[in-house]
Amino acid sequence: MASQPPFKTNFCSIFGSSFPKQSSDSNTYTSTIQTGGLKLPVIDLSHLTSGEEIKSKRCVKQMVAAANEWGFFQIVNHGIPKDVFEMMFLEEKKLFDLPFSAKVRERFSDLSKISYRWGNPNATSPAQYSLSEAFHITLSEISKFSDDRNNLRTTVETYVQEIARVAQMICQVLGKQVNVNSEYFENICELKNSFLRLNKYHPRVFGSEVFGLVPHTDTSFLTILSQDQIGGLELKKNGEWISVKPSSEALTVNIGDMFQALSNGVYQSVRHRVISPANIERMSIAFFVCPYLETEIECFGYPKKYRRFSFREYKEQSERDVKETGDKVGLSRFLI
Ligand SMILES: O=C(O)CCC(=O)C(=O)O
Ligand SMILES: [Fe+2]
Repeated sequence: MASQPPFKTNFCSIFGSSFPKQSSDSNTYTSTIQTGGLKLPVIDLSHLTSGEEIKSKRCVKQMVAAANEWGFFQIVNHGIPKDVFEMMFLEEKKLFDLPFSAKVRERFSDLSKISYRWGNPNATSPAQYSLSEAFHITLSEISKFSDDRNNLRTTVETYVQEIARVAQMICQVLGKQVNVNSEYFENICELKNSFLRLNKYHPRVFGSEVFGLVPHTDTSFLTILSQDQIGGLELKKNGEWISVKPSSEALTVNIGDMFQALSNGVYQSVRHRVISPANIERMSIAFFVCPYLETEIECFGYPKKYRRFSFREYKEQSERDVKETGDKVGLSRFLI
């Protein structure tokens, strides 16, 4: 039984049968540039815990500069064992390999609280359609996976424990530099508020107008991405799309909307997108650090750029905007 969603049929039913022509030119995304001259900062996390003050201070400085200038950076020597990623990618593959009908079944009974998404039912133009599928796993619900998902549960638990430790450390380091006290993230970004998004990208079947994942910013405080070696992630810097080279040693970290608001715009939540791979599948795992729904987000810094809002208000507004326009408006709605 086929595991792949019926992208073509779905796309045609939304936009009619005239989907953009498949182009053989692999360089159709003309705005994309390689990182050649501009290099995404790579931060050696072991310097933070080395006990050597000079190294540690330099590391903090690099991270703050990256969050400010790029909104993105890569981390190496994060201390997470390789097999934690291998196991997680294996479980991810097993999930995506399920028959499509099982993935969309109304009550995905043996995978309660995992939501499955594909394409983009709200797309109003081909450029808003995503040629990918994703599982959202709410971490407060992992204990409820049924017993026949034991492997998935223990793998996710191990993975998030490791990744959350690194995420907390980065949040605290970046928070401290904008006067957010170290308990802030421990108190409001408990593991149960965070979630995982498992992404699978399919080889290009439409023209270059259709993305693997449409340009967006993340709603989280911080996102940590683990990806295979295929590549395709791009971020926007100075009006240009820049590709992020995958590395087996590095995790990619990006600032989300909540951290941009909290830092009063010092850290940037930068738009990013995924280009569909040419003739191969790609998988990634994103871990999103999120607060409680009722947490009020207030800027640290003066004059305040954004009005106070709750995470729930932000999410609901974003969901309404996506439904109405196919795209999230985001933080600009909350500017003072
Ligand atoms: O798969 C990627 O490279 C990026 C995923 C992403 O941006 C997301 O899940 O929000
Ligand atoms: Fe993202």
